[in-house]
Amino acid sequence: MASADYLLAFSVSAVLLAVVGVLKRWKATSRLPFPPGPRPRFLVGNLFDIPTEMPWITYTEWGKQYGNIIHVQVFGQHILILNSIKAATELLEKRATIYSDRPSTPIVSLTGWDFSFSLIPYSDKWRERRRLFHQHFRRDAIPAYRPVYLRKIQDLLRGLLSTPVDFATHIKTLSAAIILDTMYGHDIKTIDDRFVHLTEEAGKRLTESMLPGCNFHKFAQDTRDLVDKMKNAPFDFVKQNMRNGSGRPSVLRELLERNDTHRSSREQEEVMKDVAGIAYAAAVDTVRINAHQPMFREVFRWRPILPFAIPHATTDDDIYEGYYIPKGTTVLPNIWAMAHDESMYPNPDRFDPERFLNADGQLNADDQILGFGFGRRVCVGRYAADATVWATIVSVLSTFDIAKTKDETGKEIEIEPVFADGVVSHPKPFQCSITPRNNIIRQLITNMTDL
Ligand code: HEM
Repeated sequence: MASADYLLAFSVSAVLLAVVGVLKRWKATSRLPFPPGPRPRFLVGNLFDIPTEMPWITYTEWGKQYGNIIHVQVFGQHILILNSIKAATELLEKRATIYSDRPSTPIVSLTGWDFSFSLIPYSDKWRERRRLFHQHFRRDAIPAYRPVYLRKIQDLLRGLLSTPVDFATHIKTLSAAIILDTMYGHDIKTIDDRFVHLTEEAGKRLTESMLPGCNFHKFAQDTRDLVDKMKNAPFDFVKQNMRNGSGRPSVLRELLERNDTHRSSREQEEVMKDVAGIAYAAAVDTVRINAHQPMFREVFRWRPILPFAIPHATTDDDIYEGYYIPKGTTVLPNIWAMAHDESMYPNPDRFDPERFLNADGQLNADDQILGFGFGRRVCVGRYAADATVWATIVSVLSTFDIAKTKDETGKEIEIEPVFADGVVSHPKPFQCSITPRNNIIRQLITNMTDL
């Protein structure tokens, strides 16, 4: 009986404390303003203020008027834009416990893309997949993949030598080839590969599904089927190889062989399938870079591939610099604005690797690659990306001369650095001349045998 009384007293005080806590927070937060931003309209909020093209540039401009943290609303959904490294660090890193969620987008689960832990909520499901992924892509795991990187870079050099005009395809093939080999032991020589097609198509559909359109249910179902195929086809390929005693070593093979968890192996296999699938989906569509040289830092700074990283979301109410940030707010780190901050990077649109050098020619201390995002959701493939690009740039620049092409009159054709709009910002097609530096190099590449 006594213990029942204690239990009752304990429960009542716990409830009271919770109510007082909520009231206190309500009182504290309800008096506080949202961060500054354009004035919302009735019901639609700032819907018509948000540009459909390259919004990061508009938000950078807004920063001059409203400051480094900007608040907008669309149909009651709060959106916070972070234009400074300081705000991104304070919130996404120092307060990571409440800033590591992703905005909930029903379309992601309807199309089957919720297998990808880059898009799912901050949860045990995310934690488990991220941990497993990290084990195989952490900094000290990368040297083991170097032979694959080098073999694939040799393919790139051969491609550049035989059909230099197709350089964009060769580079795209390189990133797909590296991840398919690392993850599944699948060796591709051209981009014309069934696994690559599946990923590209599934990715395209995810983007299309964000646009309004008719017959949505069929579209979502078809995309779901495609995403399933994208995950299953290379997975089944590895299992089949294992059964036949054939195939090459790969991360997935290692995971399957080491399937030593206490859970049923089917459930565990699903996790592995998701983890392998995300690496593959993330890598097929991005071009990657590294941090140890001024040129790498500048490429990343000058045109960030994901100008908003991947949006974060809050899991609790918060107060920052006297402003109220409600639970469930979508948070956009505006990497573009941070990387184009004139006080840090004078003349920010100019491509100038030397801005990362001190007067004595040594690298300066500005080594944070903003392009990989922030906090607990920071890109988990960054070391792999880093290593690949380093090896690629060094290999290409030491063997080829790259220059502008010339017209019939011999005049150089200028290259306009135009980037496609979208979640991933790719350069639009352009021409350039790529020729081996001399005949010895030409012969070396022609006669190169696989490592
Ligand atoms: C230059 C190449 C790359 C860039 C610029 C890049 C950038 C990013 C960014 C900005 C994010 C979001 C970070 C955030 O939410 O704050 C991210 C997440 C992620 N990236 Fe990368 N990435 C690259 C290459 C790769 C590669 C090669 C892989 C796989 C091998 C990969 C796997 C992932 C995954 C799985 C996530 C989700 C992390 C999570 O939500 O916990 N990325 N990446």
